[in-house]
Amino acid sequence: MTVWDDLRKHRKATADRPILELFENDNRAPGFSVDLAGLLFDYSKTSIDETARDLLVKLAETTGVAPRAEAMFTGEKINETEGRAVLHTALRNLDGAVSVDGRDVMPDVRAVYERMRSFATDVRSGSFKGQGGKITDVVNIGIGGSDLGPAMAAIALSPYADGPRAHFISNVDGAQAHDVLAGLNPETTLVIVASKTFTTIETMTNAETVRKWMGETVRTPTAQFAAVSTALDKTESYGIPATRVFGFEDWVGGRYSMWGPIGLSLMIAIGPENFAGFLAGGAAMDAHFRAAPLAQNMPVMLALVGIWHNQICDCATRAVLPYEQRLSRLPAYLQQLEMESNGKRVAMDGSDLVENSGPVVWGEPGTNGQHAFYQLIHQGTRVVPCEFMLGREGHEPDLAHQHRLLAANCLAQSEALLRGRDLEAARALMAAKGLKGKELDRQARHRVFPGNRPSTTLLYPKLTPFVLGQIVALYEHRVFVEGVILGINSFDQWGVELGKELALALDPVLKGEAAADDKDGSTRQLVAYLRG
Ligand SMILES: O=P(O)(O)OC[C@H]1O[C@H](O)[C@H](O)[C@@H](O)[C@@H]1O
Repeated sequence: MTVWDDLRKHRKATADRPILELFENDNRAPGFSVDLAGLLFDYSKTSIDETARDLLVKLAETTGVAPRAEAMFTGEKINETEGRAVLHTALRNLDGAVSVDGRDVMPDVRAVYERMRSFATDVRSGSFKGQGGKITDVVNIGIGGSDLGPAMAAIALSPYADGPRAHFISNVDGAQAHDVLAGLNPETTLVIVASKTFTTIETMTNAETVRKWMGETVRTPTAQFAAVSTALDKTESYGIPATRVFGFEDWVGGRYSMWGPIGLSLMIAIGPENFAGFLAGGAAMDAHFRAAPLAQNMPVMLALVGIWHNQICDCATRAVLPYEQRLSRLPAYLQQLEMESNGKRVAMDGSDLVENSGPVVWGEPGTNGQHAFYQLIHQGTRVVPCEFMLGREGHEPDLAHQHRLLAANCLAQSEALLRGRDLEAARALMAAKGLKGKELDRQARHRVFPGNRPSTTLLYPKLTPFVLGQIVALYEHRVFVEGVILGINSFDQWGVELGKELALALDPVLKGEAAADDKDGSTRQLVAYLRG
């Protein structure tokens, strides 16, 4: 019997036990929570009991989560399909020491960080100018990992944004470039071309569009361009001088890269001090992840709850529900982090994955989602494990009553999912409204909530740069732990390649320069329609 078998056996034996019953033990809530430097992760509203937790922890032990994490932190090449180390953690631990291939990587990391700081300071103070004077706006052109992190964080940390306004262009759909540029003055705009490879077609196409737009007004557009990349030869041939190029190494994965130069637009918007706070939050989570025993380790327990729901309870999806409007882009950020990392059917060693791959991740901020898709979460036939997030305090003290209402809604949702409402209560409700007989029976059934639906809640003091750093690093390590347990390499993304190749081949077809003869009937029909 493997630990997986034991977990399934235990699940089967306890599947009918209501989660609510577990609360007969007074210590249930604190006992099934992880408390860490102001963060509280409560997973007590799940069906995980002590036996399940012991088995899950055993699973993390037997799959070697802790030694694998050490291998990551110490620069071993754990991204085996690309032969690379995985060291985004080095970007936020600037006093640390770590070597790759026998070379200390930290002097370069610190040097680039110092250059970022000084450039960000110059842009913010006005000593770096555009043709029309002080920079008022920064446009980050990038996609995927070169967009989602800073774009998500720029919204999350907007109360700290006292520098030039940050804008993001990612989509190859020219509508986005058009709409973003429409509000900007080219003479006071700084453009950051952010691409790890500096070959991504969307980014290079948008960079050309923006360069052309700027060139209509500004004498030397590239004088207002900076670049962030691992491909320094390509940034040079693009015409961006080395003083405004911020490099990083291939051991920083795209979706793990916001801590370094990819975060430049964020650093300019919120200032180097606040950016340092963000890094410190990430580093604090790293230190906890490295040192805490598995059962008291927040990323490990978040991952084990994920494994329990997805692989053991067969819930193919999870909803991330931040009760924090400024985390509106967090679900999109986590979609890339989680689904590009753990959406794989082949294990690290080339064999077929034995378990299901990572879940479908989605979500929206509360309370908006409540008025849209929570219906399905409460009464649909499928169970969707929910991950709530909420701060104790907002940034608007004069609107504290609204924050209280927000918090009440967040807690009410997890309570409703847990408790539900049975037929008897629904009938009493209908009877109080004066319904009788068959009509009462019929109406009451629609008002039953099955309850017993699992959720977790992550509470934090306030969405500061430090706390955002903690949260992002928490989720990064969660993805890592789930990947190790499933035997996946969480750091490659071969699954995005085929579509890119086919798009390149289809561009001339749509232009009418190549035939669609080798395409399937559907694609030929779509091409014919688009060609008009
Ligand atoms: O930063 P870039 O090299 O431009 O890559 C941007 C993005 O595109 C790729 O297709 C990958 O799916 C992402 O992981 C990556 O973040």
